[in-house]
Amino acid sequence: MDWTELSVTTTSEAVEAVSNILMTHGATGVQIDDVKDFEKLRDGHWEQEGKIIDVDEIPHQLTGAKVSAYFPETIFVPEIVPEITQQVQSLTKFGLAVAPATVETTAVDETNWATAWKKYYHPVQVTRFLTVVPSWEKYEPQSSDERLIVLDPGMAFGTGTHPTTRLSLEALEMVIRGGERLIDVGTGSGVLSIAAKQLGVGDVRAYDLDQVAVDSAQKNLDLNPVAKDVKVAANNLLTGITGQADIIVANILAEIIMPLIPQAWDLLPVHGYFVTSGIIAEKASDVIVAQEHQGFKIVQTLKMGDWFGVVAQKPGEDD
Ligand SMILES: C[S@@+](CC[C@H](N)C(=O)[O-])C[C@H]1O[C@@H](n2cnc3c(N)ncnc32)[C@H](O)[C@@H]1O
Repeated sequence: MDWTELSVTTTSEAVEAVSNILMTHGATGVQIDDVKDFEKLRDGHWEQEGKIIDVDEIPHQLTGAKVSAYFPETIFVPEIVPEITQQVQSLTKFGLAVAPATVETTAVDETNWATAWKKYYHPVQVTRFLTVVPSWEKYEPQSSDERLIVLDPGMAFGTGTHPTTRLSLEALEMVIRGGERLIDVGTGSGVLSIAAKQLGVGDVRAYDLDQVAVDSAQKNLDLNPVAKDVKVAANNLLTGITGQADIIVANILAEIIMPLIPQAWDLLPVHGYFVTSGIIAEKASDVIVAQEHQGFKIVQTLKMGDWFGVVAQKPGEDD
């Protein structure tokens, strides 16, 4: 897959706000090169793969900060550049210095993307309670409520930062009470299964059509002791799967959600939840209508940028 890197050169104080703007436009993740981080490191030392590294040998910003984001080929970046530029510049209205606020784009091939990603992928708080931590970073929760998802996403989808994953995580936080049985369809890196366990789900089964994803998910489950009893296997949607689940979650394209709707209905008990994400704006009403047609009650629709998530529930007799 081809990727586009979009970089905004700005000030250290605007880093978070600029990152948010890039994420809401569908960036898969952001990398931050902030002179302040290097100033902090200069007093100590930086260790990578057992070797002490001289901070000054690492190419970095000499002033301010550069926030770079990677966009998959499904997003036509030239189209969103004017809007991003305008939104970054308007941060001054909130008292943030953003200058020079220059926006540049470059094409990146898959090999470079994988390497760059690993180099710059840092812990990211993805919801109120969940923080994704790359497996090669040391990170301690900042509060007693913060739960960690340790990941090495490799080539599987699911770094935790994509809007469709974040919508799924938000929805899971809404419906999970603790002790449920959950099925994760299209698990990718396993991020949602690990999150579910961290949020108190009892039993989790995870499936993916792609063996690369299954292997990646297993590796990530092994990195998270809380998820050690999650079972992951290759499977096409829920075909041939038996045994009820109180929550079924799927972050897959709308076209693939359609055949999953009747399968999910059959495995959910009354009041069970069907959480779907990965739905582009133009397809949201088709997915909602199909779920209602099946008999589901739509509890909530969630939106981030151009992406939609839907929380549906199998109603009881009295609903
Ligand atoms: C958008 S990724 C979601 C990954 C992860 N669950 C997340 O939320 O970040 C969709 C995943 O669904 C898988 N997938 C696509 N079609 C599928 C199918 N028919 N059955 C099972 N998995 C499928 C893909 O291989 C991919 O890993």
